[in-house]
Amino acid sequence: MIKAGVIGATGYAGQQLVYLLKYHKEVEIIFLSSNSYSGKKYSDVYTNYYGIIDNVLVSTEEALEKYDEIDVLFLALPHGKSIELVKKAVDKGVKVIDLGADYRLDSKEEFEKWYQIEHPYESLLKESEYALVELKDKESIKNSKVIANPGCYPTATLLGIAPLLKKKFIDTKNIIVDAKSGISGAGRGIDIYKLYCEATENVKAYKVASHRHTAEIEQEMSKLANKDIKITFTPTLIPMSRGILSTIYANLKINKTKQELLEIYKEFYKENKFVRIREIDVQTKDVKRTNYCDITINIDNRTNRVIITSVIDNIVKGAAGQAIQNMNVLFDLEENMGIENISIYI
Ligand SMILES: NC(=O)C1=CN([C@@H]2O[C@H](COP(=O)(O)OP(=O)(O)OC[C@H]3O[C@@H](n4cnc5c(N)ncnc54)[C@H](OP(=O)(O)O)[C@@H]3O)[C@@H](O)[C@H]2O)C=CC1
Ligand SMILES: CC(=O)N[C@@H](CCC(=O)OP(=O)(O)O)C(=O)O
Repeated sequence: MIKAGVIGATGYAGQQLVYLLKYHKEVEIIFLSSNSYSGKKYSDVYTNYYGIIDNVLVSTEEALEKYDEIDVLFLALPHGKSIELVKKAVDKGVKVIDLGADYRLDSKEEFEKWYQIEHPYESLLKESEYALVELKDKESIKNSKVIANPGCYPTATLLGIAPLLKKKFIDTKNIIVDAKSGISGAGRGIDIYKLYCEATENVKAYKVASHRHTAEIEQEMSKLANKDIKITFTPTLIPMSRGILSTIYANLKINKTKQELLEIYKEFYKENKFVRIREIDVQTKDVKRTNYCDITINIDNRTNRVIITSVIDNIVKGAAGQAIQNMNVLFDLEENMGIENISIYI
């Protein structure tokens, strides 16, 4: 059994992770950590787990004392809060899967510019593996000490555009990403804009031309295309709890039909069960609470522009499900173990 600890177990990403770990047949939960609720039972915070997950929450300090008892540490904390905890775990030889952004960017300068937080561990930042399983070499995930779980918007977007970048089918100078997210993407913390009266019947574009995921998306797109890429990225908050739909626009450099591109995508992802290339309009309903990413492509023949739409559940494929997928790869388990469920339509 893999012995796992979770720091940040009480957030939205954390609670989804705890759920998946609880039902994973190769995992034993050693500790769940929260500072606000330490000393309370997990089922006091999330009452749905009454009689099922009654572990007493430990503080971050107490969790540190338990690093010797675990094989893998998951962190699901706000930006900047994992930097030190990850370093301490690595120093003790514990494998780390960080759901946050602290080890996703390759460069200290880029991290500090986009996050306005100092990062003292430049070499660990460089060593960490940006682990979008479908696009990475599984051996390097297995060998890495720190797995940086990709962000939610980047996951949907990179899976959506990767085949076109790899095959050099598009002009990389004017890629536009327009992505919509449910409100759980912003976490469980209290903010006025998340209140029901503020968020319902409202659609809001935010951090236009300045969202921190721009750096993450550009970094990984540039690696896929083997050249420097800059994008226009607009995230939008929509009044639903879960789900992301990313729409990606680019100019085609080649002549292909929609059907031909769909076949190329199917071939590209043929080994990857969680990416489904669809011939219908994709919708978040089909991937809700699942680890699937559904993608479709259309071509606007008047402009020769390709339009890709990609949907995920932000908390599962965009966070906790993908973290389990990474754990499965890390420990040489079946990649789909514990995350094979499908959505229920209503
Ligand atoms: N929500 C989503 O869709 C996604 C989230 N993520 C990432 O997962 C991470 C968590 O996000 P999310 O679950 O949404 O956030 P939440 O705000 O819902 O949860 C944050 C968690 O961090 C803990 N926490 C807060 N401040 C501190 C601190 N100073 N020290 C230690 N623990 C702290 C909280 O615990 P407590 O208050 O109980 O101590 C809570 O468990 C983030 O990095 C986010 O980027 C990634 C992809 C998608
Ligand atoms: C709707 C919403 O607020 N979304 C978050 C992204 C959530 C996420 O998963 O990103 P990280 O893992 O990088 O934090 C945001 O825009 O910051």
